[in-house]
Amino acid sequence: MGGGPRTFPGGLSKWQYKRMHEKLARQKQRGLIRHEKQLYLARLRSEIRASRLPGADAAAPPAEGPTSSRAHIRALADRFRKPGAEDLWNEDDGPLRRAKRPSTSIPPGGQQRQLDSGKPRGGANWKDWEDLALEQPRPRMEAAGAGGKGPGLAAFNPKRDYRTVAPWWSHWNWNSPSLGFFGPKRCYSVMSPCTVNWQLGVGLRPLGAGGLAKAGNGREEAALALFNQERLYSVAARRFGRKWRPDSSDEDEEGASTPKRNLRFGKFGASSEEDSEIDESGDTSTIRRRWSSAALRNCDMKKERRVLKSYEEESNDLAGRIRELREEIKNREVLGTERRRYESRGESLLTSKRFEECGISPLTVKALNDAGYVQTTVVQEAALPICLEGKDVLVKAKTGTGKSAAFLLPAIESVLNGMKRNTNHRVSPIFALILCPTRELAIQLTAEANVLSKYHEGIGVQSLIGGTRFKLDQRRLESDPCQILVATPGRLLDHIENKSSFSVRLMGLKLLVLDEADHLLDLGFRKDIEKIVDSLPRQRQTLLFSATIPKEVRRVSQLVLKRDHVFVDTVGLGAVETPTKVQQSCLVVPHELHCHMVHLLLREHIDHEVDYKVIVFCTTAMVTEFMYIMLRDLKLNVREIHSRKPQLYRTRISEEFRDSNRLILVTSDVSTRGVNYPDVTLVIQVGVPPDREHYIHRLGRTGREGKSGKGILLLAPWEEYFMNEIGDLPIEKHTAPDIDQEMKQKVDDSIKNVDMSIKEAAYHAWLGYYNSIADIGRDKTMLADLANRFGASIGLEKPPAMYRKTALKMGLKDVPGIRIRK
Ligand SMILES: Nc1ncnc2c1ncn2[C@@H]1O[C@H](COP(=O)(O)OP(=O)(O)OP(=O)(O)O)[C@@H](O)[C@H]1O
Repeated sequence: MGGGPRTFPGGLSKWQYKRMHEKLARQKQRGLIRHEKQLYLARLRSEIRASRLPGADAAAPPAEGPTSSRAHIRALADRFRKPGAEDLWNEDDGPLRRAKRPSTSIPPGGQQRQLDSGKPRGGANWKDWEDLALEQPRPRMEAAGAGGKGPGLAAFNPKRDYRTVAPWWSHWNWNSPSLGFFGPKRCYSVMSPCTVNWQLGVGLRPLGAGGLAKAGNGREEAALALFNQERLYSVAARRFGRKWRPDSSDEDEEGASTPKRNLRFGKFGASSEEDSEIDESGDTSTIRRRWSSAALRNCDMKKERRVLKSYEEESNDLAGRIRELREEIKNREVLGTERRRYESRGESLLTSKRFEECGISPLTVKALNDAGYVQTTVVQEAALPICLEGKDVLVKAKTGTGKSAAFLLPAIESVLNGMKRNTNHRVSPIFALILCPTRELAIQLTAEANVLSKYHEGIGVQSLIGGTRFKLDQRRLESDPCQILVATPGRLLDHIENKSSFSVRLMGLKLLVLDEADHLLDLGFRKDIEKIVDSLPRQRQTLLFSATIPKEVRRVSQLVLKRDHVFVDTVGLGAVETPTKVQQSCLVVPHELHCHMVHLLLREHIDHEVDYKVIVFCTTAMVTEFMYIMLRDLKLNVREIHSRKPQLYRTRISEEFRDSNRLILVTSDVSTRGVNYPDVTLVIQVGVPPDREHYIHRLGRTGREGKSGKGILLLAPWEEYFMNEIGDLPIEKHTAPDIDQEMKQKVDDSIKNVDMSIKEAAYHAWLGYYNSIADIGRDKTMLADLANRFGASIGLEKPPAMYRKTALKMGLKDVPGIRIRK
């Protein structure tokens, strides 16, 4: 064979073709076992249903006959202990064997049904689990003043109280028999892994080398109970929809018929800066859907029906959760000391460790010193040794704490190693690939990588981002050295799919980095990421970095990480995820006064802060445009960046804002993540952010490098529900300052000066954005009313008409208040 790339049917490369066949074979193999698992679950369900029938407790039969459901469940459970069913369990748990039953406990009130032989079993006792949860130490939540949120659970996930956020079933009687088995207060996203450990008697003690394998006799029962519990949760999740976050992430599971594209509504996006991500893929019909409760979710009528997660995947989740917990405990041990040191220093960014002690090349250390980096930051100190060891790592560290260098340095080292070994290539392979969600971030990381590798002859860093000419990219890649590539997923995929020589270069890849990993593994990007990962060699190191890593992302991260990856968390469970020196506040003001309030806040800030540097985040690109024009008319020193602007313009403004002060940047979510604008003094977020993670990342544009800053969230009264999502963060609610008549008049005049077409576009974009938010989007009449109020607040006398087709897609046809174009 000539050695050149061969193309297989469907335009697949040899490796893709091989992998496709391996995958199909695996799927086939799993078919049988899946069937049995389904049977098992069906039995469990019928058992639960039966238990909830009135008088079921009293009438509970012995149910030991050969055809009884309990016997069947037991038989099926036995089946899972046999060879071939191992994937149901975590393989690290050791061989399965019958364990002695732990001492029995009868659930109070008889509400908790036992699933095996009618005898009470510790492992299946929900109430016990909850009691155990309540007994566990809750290190930081009480201190943070959020102890009122589901006491025992708050410590483990203070962010989520799904029940209180839910708008329509929030008044559900949680103690009603139908939901009794869930207990009155639970934090479902983290309960299972924690409870399994408690149940096993391991609690939060450090695990020994054997981890869960040493956990004791009740392990098997506990695992079975956990499996059952998982099933119960997922049943409930399906029934009650999106608030069951862990289970709602199945939207994107294999085989799900939920396309991530072609959901855009006419000209105006359904979501804020889907814009940003749309551009990255170069596909203007793409929108990104989100996991948050404040996002387009299962309940939204625009979406295609969800396909339920297969039971096999769910059971894999179980194994994943156990692994996660084990890692968490391990990391808590490893990082506990460091974190304590970090906390005692009052969040000072730097540690005493110097870069020359980190085992990186002296030339890189020289470049670091030139850039003023002498000591490592906390995240660098924690992550560098593990990354340099060659392990897969998932890293969580607060915004602005130096994550970029923590992965760029290993990237440079892997290139140096790769170059030593591969001397016979005519065109050097790409040794390190860094993926990030936005163009601005890619440009920034490329610049930083160039600075850090400047003394290494022959190391080339290039970026591949949307908004530039494909052919030019291609030529640049071929002519200039490129061992480190920083790319946004859409454009990278274009190159992988359209240029076989590019795919060949990626075959030498040693290191893959996903910066803002939670976002890249989010639904809008995940398919692209899967395709990209599919075209990369399996023998590689993978690093995932972000300031926010929701539980579901931890699980999804298994897609790209090796099983034995390390989780480095410098934030800590239950700790506040935002920089401590950023003063956060929330103002609730009617929509009609939002523009006036933004103006007032800016004026006040400018008066107090000589070197002010402010970022104003708006919900969509068109609303950003409106806000920018209005503020410019008010003679404020403003700039704008959003996805509707050409890339060259975006880059220029981004650089200008980075290098200046006494400037206000009005922007959309293209600037939410990763971009490092030094010394931002204030971040204002106007309107409800798409989700909690967006809030944290936007806020993280200030208070970087341990500096202080301010963040203000401006909400309309009906948007206050969002406070439930971020209730654990130290946000103070303030009463809005009064706006005097003269100032109000000035703002009104400036609003009048904005072009009508911009206002109309802002109205449509606003409607699209809020329609994508499940909490409001489902009540279309209310949404139309609010949109019209927003329209009036920006000077529209009557709501602009929309295309019938768009209204239809948005579920707004025939909704009172929505005008349709004739
Ligand atoms: N070791 C160091 N010494 C001094 N400054 C550093 C060091 N590491 C990083 N910095 C500086 O800290 C700032 C924030 O770094 P960086 O942008 O990498 O943060 P991040 O954690 O990636 O933030 P985000 O979560 O927003 O992406 C930058 O200005 C960077 O120059």
